[in-house]
Amino acid sequence: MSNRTDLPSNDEDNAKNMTENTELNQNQDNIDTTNDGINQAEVITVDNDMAIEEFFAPTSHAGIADDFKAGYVAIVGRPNVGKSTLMNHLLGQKLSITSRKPQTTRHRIHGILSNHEMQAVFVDTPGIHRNEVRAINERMNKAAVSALVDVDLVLFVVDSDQWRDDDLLVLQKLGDTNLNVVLVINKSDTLKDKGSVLPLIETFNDSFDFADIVPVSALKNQNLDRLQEVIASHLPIAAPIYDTEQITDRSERFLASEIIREKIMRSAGDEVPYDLTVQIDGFKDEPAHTDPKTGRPRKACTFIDATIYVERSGQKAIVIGDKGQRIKQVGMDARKDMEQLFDKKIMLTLWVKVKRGWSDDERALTSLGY
Ligand SMILES: Nc1nc2c(ncn2[C@@H]2O[C@H](COP(=O)(O)OP(=O)(O)OP(=O)(O)O)[C@@H](O)[C@H]2O)c(=O)[nH]1
Repeated sequence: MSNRTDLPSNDEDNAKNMTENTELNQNQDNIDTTNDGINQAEVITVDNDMAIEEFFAPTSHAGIADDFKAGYVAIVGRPNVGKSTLMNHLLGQKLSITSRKPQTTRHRIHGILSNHEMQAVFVDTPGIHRNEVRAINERMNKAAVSALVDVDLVLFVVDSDQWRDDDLLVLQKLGDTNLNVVLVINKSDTLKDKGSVLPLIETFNDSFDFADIVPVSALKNQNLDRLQEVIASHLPIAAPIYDTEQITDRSERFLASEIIREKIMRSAGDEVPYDLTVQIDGFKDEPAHTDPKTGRPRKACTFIDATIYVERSGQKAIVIGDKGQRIKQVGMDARKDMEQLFDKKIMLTLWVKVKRGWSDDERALTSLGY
């Protein structure tokens, strides 16, 4: 396997760009010893016995308390109040992308939080936007509203320091429903004077009958335990909806694309528009094997090929960066996050392409999975 380090090409339509795979060969001397000394037939017999035992086990939810709570929780609020950060920190994992730019969340993401007393399945909604001019915004709005159907609880998130009329606009939409709504006052770490949050509580309480009010700092993990208790108290008694070990129903492909997008948004800051998308072209798991050429053992690895679509060649240059530095860093950072989240070795190849007007084009949006 050779290291590919193609430098950016100036030919937009044939734009294949940077790759980041500098670490693939580093650990290949490690020999996979998982089955050493174990007789293969023994392994198969033990596997069979376990499968038979499992089949005849009384229920799949053995050990779950009778008063276990489970339900769907929507996280809503205007852009940039910290909805994704809140879900990520509640889960202790990175599932939803965050950046300092508003409107970074484009998809609904199910994150699953399970503990001994409850399972909360989170629906992370994009902000509800006033401006529906572009097709993509319209779809985001639809996703935000549809996320509210059939949920058991809504977490209405506001920024403790920067609340304004837009927040009340979101609240109005909730007023049309019979949902239980908890007011989550986020970013409380930014308040110099904690008392300054009182007028906020008063204003919001006047406009809505909240089930509970919980100030938190999602970023600093403050008061999130209390929030978990409040969530549990408002969920119905029910068996877990998903396996309690699972943290998301989103595919690894989707998570991979979100991670790459986050790294670009973080690195390029205001220089790239939020309507940049990442398509996963290839996602292939290769099991541990012996290299036929060298005879050396190779660890299991997942090969991910992704294309970053931008609208203009100027944006492409920004994403690639000077001498390809930015895209290289994006690739390295994204790979590290993926290896941590998926718990396996990743080989990531990134391409940057210009696709003009894609965010206005319904067909293109559909083909990209919106
Ligand atoms: N100081 C502070 N910053 C926070 C906190 N929670 C989130 N942030 C920051 O606020 C910014 C926006 O957070 P996101 O989680 O992306 O916000 P969002 O509501 O999901 O945004 P959209 O995807 O645009 O709807 C990021 O820079 C976060 O780091 C917090 O508790 N304290």
